[in-house]
Amino acid sequence: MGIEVVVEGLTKSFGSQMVWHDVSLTLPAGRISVLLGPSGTGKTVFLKSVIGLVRPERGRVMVDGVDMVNSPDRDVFRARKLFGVMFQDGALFGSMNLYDNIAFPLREHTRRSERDIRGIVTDQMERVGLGGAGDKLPGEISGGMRKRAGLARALVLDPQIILCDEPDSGLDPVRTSFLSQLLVDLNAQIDATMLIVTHNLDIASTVPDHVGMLYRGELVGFGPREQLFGSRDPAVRQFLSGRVTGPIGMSEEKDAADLAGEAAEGAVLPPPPELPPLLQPSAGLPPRRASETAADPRLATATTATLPVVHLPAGAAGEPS
Ligand SMILES: Nc1ncnc2c1ncn2[C@@H]1O[C@H](COP(=O)(O)OP(=O)(O)OP(=O)(O)O)[C@@H](O)[C@H]1O
Repeated sequence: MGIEVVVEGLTKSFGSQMVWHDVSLTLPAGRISVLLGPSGTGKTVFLKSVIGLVRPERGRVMVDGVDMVNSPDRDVFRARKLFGVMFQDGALFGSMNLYDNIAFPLREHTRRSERDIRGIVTDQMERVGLGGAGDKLPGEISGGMRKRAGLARALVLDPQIILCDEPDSGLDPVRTSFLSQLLVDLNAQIDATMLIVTHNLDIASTVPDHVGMLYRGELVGFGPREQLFGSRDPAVRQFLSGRVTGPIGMSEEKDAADLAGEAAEGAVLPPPPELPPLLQPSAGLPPRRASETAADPRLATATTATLPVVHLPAGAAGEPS
């Protein structure tokens, strides 16, 4: 079973630029969570903070008893071995073939024999559909293959927590669907706690148990996916519908004059998006333990964070008051 990650009061700035402040959430053990948010809202910085690659100035991230923000480096390094991270571009070494890239963490962090390593690397490459591609260099393969190689590398140390930074970026819709299925299957097989950072609404609506959104330097909410998809917060609605009307602008939030102009033109909130059923593991795999425990009301209470922000303009058409 994966490990719970508890984030409390996290605040991060770069110089005078505040990225986000007072972010608190719990990634429930063994469940899949998604973090959404417009570009530049600090999703990647959040992910790096969870693993201790970026140090926020306030708050803590508790993983297996270690505070990833405030503990000494040696404790953070030890706890980091519980993680597997799939970076946005795969983060592969360009001069190493895929096999050596994927074997790298095993050679670096374990004393396993080359024979053992071969078994593990071959298994993980097959799991992500890269069987037989071990001799290829990263520069010789597609972006999708690089991502899958990055995922295979993230898996070789048997992580209990898997972080994926925009696993879909640059993928076509079919490959994105395959990737979604792969992530759900992985969760069913190894029960790791997973956090996926993405803009992709297909992934956000079909893969996770929990969803949150960063916006305007804050966590707008984090809880079971039905909560965020049913939110009446205009920024959440706009983001989930992909429309230009609403508080989110091209590079930052729109100012009051722009919003007043939209209101004068009769702009209304889009309706809440339809929530498709959750993706199930492929045939032959065990059910996800997360979906079994989701039916347990005690767990639902324990892991449900609040979705507090509702700024619905008065009189918005189609909205119950
Ligand atoms: N090392 C750094 N030094 C200074 N500023 C940084 C650093 N890393 C990130 N930032 C800034 O922090 C903000 C958030 O960046 P981040 O990459 O986390 O956003 P994001 O939500 O992941 O964006 P996208 O969806 O476009 O990938 C940006 O304004 C970025 O320029």
